[in-house]
Amino acid sequence: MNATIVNVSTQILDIPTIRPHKMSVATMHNQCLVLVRIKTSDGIEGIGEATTIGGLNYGGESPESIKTNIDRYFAPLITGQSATRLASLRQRINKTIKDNRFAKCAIETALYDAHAKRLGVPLHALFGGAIHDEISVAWTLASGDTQKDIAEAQQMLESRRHCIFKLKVGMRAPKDDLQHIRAIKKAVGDDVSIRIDVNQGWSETEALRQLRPLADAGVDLIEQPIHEKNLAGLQRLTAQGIVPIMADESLKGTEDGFALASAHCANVFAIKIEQAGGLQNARDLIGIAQAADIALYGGTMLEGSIATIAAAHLFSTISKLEWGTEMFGPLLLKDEILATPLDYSDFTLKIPTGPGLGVELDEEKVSFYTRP
Ligand SMILES: O=C(O)C[C@H]1C=CC(=O)O1
Ligand SMILES: [Mn+2]
Repeated sequence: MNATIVNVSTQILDIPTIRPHKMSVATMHNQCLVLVRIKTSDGIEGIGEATTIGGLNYGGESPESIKTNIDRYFAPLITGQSATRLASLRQRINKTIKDNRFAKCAIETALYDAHAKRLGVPLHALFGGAIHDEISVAWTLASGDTQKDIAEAQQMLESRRHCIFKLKVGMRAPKDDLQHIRAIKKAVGDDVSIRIDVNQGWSETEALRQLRPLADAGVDLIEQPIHEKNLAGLQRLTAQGIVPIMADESLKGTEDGFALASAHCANVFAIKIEQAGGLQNARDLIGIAQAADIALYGGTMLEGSIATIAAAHLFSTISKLEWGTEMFGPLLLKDEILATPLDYSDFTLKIPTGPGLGVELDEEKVSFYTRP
């Protein structure tokens, strides 16, 4: 088994969303998927994917920078190298390329997909094998309109697709956000978990003032209420013990994870494979959380089917994801690029059983959405 990498190629797909997705950082009308294909000398093709949120609104990488940097820097660096030595490829990339976590994630996903296909096993086998055949999936209500969000939640509950909802807040005045949250909670009832994501939209003082009213409104979890760099502030909010605090944007890799865990700046970590810099880094971050008794949540960068299922494979190997996942990205898109869509049913996403990621691209759809 000594296959080498013979080709790395990228393409950007622009796919409209089913409705505007309104967050404090951006309103999305479409999502750009950067697809990465890695071909190896034994005739295998591995697929990876990177997304960002609203171009450069969320972080330092854009779909265009990811494509350019993969074409110009990653591809020549790994072409000709052994495709089976994943750890050594990772070391080679990290030695030469700083940052670029989203691009690294897409490349690593394609390499894992190819290697698992080569071994004839599902990707999760490379992380010790699935413990769970399905993972729970929350939905984000972010239409920007309370009544529309309520109708959407009710439809999700009736169709048994989602029974956990994350509300995007932080763009309206805090008192208006509270009204919005209360109305949704009242409509869906006590058995439905409501969490909020502020995407750093509040100052620490605003966040402090919101904790008690949010607890009274029935909010179960507050995600990234304040600036990602204000770790001491996150620590103070967590120490209040009023509503659990989840870190998202603050968690950009294992060093951040260690800093947050050692000072207990959060009760929960949102694990995102892209933000972590790839599947292996995300696994390392999970280990840090577990050692520090910090609970886990499977987060998304509003990814398409490829990155979503890659993350799901990893999450299926984790004994306890106390807060479930939000691997709903493909459902926010108007169209499907897989030959067979991912299986979302009974409030869960099923983990595929075929080799590699266990999914197949619909190449006609991929060509249709590829940016010229
Ligand atoms: O968590 C984020 O900040 C980004 C993303 C995840 C779900 C969603 O609606 O937005
Ligand atoms: Mn978030």
